[in-house]
Amino acid sequence: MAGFDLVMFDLDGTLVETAPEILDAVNDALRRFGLPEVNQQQVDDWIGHGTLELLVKALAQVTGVEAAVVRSSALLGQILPVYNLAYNARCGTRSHLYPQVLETLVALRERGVKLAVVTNKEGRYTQVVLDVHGLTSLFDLVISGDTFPTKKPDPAGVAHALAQFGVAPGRALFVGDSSIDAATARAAQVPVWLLPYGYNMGQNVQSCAPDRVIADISVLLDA
Ligand SMILES: O=C(O)COP(=O)(O)O
Repeated sequence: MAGFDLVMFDLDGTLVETAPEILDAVNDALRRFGLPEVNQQQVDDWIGHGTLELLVKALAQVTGVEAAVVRSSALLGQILPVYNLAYNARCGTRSHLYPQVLETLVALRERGVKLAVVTNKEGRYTQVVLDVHGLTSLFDLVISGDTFPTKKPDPAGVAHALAQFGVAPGRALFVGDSSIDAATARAAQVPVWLLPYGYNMGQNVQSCAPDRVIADISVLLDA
């Protein structure tokens, strides 16, 4: 690829459609605690700040307690291990790679482009998603939401990837699906392309003013 030496990808909504099985895992956990279920639309709109934060939002919704209070509640501590088990059991059951993902990643690697994942998903969930979809060996670097003290839109993960591979921001690209990804890339002065099919909290990706909106990631092969 002439234009980029490093491409950083968001995970949920960019490489893998994960929302259906996240919904299943959340509802598995809620049911175990006798709580009402949430729906797919809610889960789609809560994706972006991490899988743990999504559980916090779900608990806030079904209990009527503010998210800030849920975050430090005993209930969260009790439900979290159940949710982790449920997520592990559900992972791969209703998630799938978006079209062209595998082929494009393989082709980029063959061209010598460095590939990274920069996701807000916590590492333990990131790993199962990458493993179950056969993606782990395709990435030179994986940065999860809990890798550093801050997560996207803080540019620390992107800055780390640039430094690790010695790539200038203008020779890198961030590919994502949300305003969080756009803000992260901008903060690191890296160009950003967005996909329209992911999770952007109900907003059109054009409103994030990306450098490009692309139909699928195979467009990278012509860049
Ligand atoms: O898990 C999330 O909420 C977000 O994950 P993403 O950063 O890969 O979109």
